Amino acid sequence: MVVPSAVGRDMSPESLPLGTIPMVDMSAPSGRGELARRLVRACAERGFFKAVNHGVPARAAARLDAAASAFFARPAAEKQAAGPPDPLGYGSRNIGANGDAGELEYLILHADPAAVARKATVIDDEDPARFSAAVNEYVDAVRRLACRVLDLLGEGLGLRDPTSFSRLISAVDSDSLLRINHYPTSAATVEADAISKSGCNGIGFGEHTDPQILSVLRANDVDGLQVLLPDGRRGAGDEWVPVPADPAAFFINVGDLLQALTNGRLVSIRHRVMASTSRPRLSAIYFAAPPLHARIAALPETVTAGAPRRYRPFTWAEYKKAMYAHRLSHNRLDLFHASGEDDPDGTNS
Ligand SMILES: C=C1C[C@]23C[C@@]1(O)CC[C@H]2[C@@]12CC[C@H](O)[C@@](C)(C(=O)O1)[C@H]2[C@@H]3C(=O)O
Ligand SMILES: O=C(O)CCC(=O)C(=O)O
Ligand SMILES: [Fe+2]
Repeated sequence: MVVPSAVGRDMSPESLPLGTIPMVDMSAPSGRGELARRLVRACAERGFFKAVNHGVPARAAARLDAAASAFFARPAAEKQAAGPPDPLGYGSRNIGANGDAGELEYLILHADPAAVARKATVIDDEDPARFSAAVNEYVDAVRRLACRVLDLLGEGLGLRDPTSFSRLISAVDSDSLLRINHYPTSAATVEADAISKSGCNGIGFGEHTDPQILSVLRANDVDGLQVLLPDGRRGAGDEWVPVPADPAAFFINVGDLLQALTNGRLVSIRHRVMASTSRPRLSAIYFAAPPLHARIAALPETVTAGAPRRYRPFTWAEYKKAMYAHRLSHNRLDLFHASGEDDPDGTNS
């Protein structure tokens, strides 16, 4: 059952009302320490929050939207030139390589400016530099926001080095991505029989957790995003809660790696997108990731007698291999459970 939408007012330090989505004012009206505590509570109890007064210029978002909309408005054959998603590039309906499908088309770009420039030549053949500039400006701004959130989380968690998380995503060889999703109106794009053949059944983007460290999402004014509350894992009492659209805000969620780095203290939340029947939804998600060789292990401060190590150490490359081998809805972190017998890639490595 879907419960009524609920986005809380800026959180009081005392409570997070059940079923609500925390809202955090990033301008820190109550001071940095209080902001850090609020972020930790939001990411520990929900794994998800709405960030307002975030400091990302509206102009950067508008430029990205314009560049993305121009691309998605091109004829299908021209868009296919930027695909297939291998896993980067243009894709339509198919998500990943393991049989998942959704009512959307998308672009997945590596966030590195050199990679953006290479892909821009097929995305905007008239003026690739214009496309690259829009993406680079946007990525720069959202990376800064992600680093700020991660540093505050490091402080709020009392880490010896509060920059431990942000250093991973700001490394020059970070593996971060930008994904731009376009959900056309169901009626306008897909014949009824095509919908049933595709198996999408009203799902824009099926339920999943994001594998990386932190995801920073912005969308236009069309609803569709839902989060599984209260704890982001399947089980009795969890409910899909709609997240009302707000193009002026960012929606930020904890990824699997941040859950592993904090030994489960911060939770990677399950979310999905329902297909729109009225207007097209356009969203852009920055997936902040470490370099491929980065070793992901719970930080010592998060491992205690009462909270023993939950996941075995792994590299991001190892995690990615397991992630691409599984379906969208798979609980990938379970494959790396410290006491688990599972062998994520079947090699007993
Ligand atoms: C089915 C899949 C698509 C995905 C790779 C995967 O095998 C499992 C994780 C999926 C996901 C979800 C969050 C992001 O949108 C994404 C880019 C990512 O890093 O993991 C997608 C992957 C994808 O679409 O390639
Ligand atoms: O498009 C959206 O609003 C969210 C999609 C999503 O969760 C993803 O791409 O990982
Ligand atoms: Fe996601």
